[in-house]
Amino acid sequence: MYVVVNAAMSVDGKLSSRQREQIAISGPSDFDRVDRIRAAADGVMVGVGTVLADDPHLTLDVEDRRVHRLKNGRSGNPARVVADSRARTPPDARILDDEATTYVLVSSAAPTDRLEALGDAGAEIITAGSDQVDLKTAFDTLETEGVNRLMVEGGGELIFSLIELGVVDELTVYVGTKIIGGRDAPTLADGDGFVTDFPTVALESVDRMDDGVLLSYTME
Ligand SMILES: NC(=O)C1=CN([C@@H]2O[C@H](COP(=O)(O)OP(=O)(O)OC[C@H]3O[C@@H](n4cnc5c(N)ncnc54)[C@H](OP(=O)(O)O)[C@@H]3O)[C@@H](O)[C@H]2O)C=CC1
Ligand SMILES: Nc1nc(O)c(N)c(N[C@@H]2O[C@H](COP(=O)(O)O)[C@@H](O)[C@H]2O)n1
Repeated sequence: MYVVVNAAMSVDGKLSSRQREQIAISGPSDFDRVDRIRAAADGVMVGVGTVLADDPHLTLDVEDRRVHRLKNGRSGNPARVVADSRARTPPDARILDDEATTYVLVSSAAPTDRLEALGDAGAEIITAGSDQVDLKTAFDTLETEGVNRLMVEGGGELIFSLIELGVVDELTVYVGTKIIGGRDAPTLADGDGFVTDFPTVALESVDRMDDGVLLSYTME
């Protein structure tokens, strides 16, 4: 699977504030660029932390892009994917509406009643791992479902795990103009952090966009 991570961060590297509510870091050009990356993907993924904090929809904003996909024999919207070991995604979450297929990746620790509620809400459940979701195994299953190009939007816990696993191919980061601060605010890569063997990236391009800057990297 080809994995593209995209996120927007403040000047000081935060994805949101310590209150973890959604903050507009991107401007209109960057949101349009995000929509283009979504349109090229088979799936758009977030962690359950982002679902609980933002209740994102993860569909395309621009109708022409949906039409173009349909003309090419694809679904109008890419599939939505959530890493959610214990099935905490609320059954009335926006990602579970009928505008796209939604895969909820869970572990075998997920309670049966929550799995049933998610199934009733239309989720496709993929079980991988005993405690936390085993992302590599889950990605293999997603590939059998036709998800070969995956865009990951965050948050910091999920992005760290994917970098740690070595499955990220591209990383694009929009750096906006806000300074958010806060030791408990989410950053681009949270998790336990690296202490040796720091992963590195190759800088591919730097572009001014809106009032900020877009940094495009490939993982080394
Ligand atoms: N500025 C931006 O571009 C973006 C900002 N955000 C912001 O980020 C914040 C949310 O980020 P964050 O709290 O880090 O949450 P994440 O969205 O990264 O979700 C993390 C959760 O995913 C679940 N998960 C399941 N399997 C794994 C795994 N193998 N590795 C890691 N996580 C796994 C875990 O919950 P469990 O153990 O229950 O499975 C974990 O707590 C919000 O404030 C949101 O607004 C989010 C996206 C983009
Ligand atoms: N690219 C980007 N820029 C920002 O400024 C943001 N706040 C975010 N947040 C993420 O965007 C997604 C929202 O999706 P919908 O518009 O509801 O489809 C979600 O992943 C947010 O966390 N992204």
